[in-house]
Amino acid sequence: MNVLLETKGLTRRFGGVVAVNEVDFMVPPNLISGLIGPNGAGKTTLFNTITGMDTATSGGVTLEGRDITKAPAHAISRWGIGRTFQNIRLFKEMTVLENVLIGRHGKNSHMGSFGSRFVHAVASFLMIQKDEQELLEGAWRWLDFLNLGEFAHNLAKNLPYGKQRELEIARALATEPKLLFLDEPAAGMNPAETAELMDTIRRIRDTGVTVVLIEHDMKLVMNICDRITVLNYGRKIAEGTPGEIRQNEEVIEAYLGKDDD
Ligand SMILES: Nc1ncnc2c1ncn2[C@@H]1O[C@H](COP(=O)(O)OP(=O)(O)OP(=O)(O)O)[C@@H](O)[C@H]1O
Repeated sequence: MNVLLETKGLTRRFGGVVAVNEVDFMVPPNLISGLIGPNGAGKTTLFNTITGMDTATSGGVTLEGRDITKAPAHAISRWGIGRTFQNIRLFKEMTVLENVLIGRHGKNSHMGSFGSRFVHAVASFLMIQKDEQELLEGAWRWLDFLNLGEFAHNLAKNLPYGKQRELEIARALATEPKLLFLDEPAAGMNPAETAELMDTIRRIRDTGVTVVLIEHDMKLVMNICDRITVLNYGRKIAEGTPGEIRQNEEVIEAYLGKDDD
């Protein structure tokens, strides 16, 4: 099977707690992968160690064969991993468009080098003119993709909750990732918002972006994931298609329970 991202024996300890324990996790390209498990199973910690927001105690991570285990978050973002967070992290007093532009800005690293010398400054200025156009076009492309265009000039704080979550996704997509990690994207959404989100995530996958999501909404997970990995107490206990996971006794025992429909 093709591999986009892979962890080998990934481990993260916090004192006596082994939050992620020797996890081998493999993400195939162009699919939607789900990461599920009980509260405290280590899902977010696994995301954090992969994306460089936390450091693994041992083990390794590769992205397209490149070792990114010790790389800082900004480098990993540049190499093509975008993410959203469990708790909404928007600039609430800024507009929807500005929030997406911030995501996009990180992509154009020379934007920060507006220089000390005159010639360099002029060159940078011309570059910025060009970049501004590109920045705006990219931001609008993702706003339209997520049906947020009509809210572009509204303050982020005035968006309905479900739209705020989608704005976070737009901001992550504006970095043009090849791999997108979503941490509980449906948390707090009503059923209509969740249904729209499912459609959005499928459309993201269809653009060629690989998606990995953490989610407790089993209806969403079972509906849209091509593969599922299950963590329990930091360990991977199962991996497979939704059909396989649904019938896995250990997963039913640890997480799904007997009432799962
Ligand atoms: N910074 C930290 N310091 C100490 N312990 C931590 C830290 N971050 C996570 N943990 C512990 O690691 C374990 C895994 O937590 P983590 O948040 O990764 O689980 P999770 O599967 O994402 O849970 P949830 O579904 O509730 O979000 C928990 O026992 C948690 O208390």
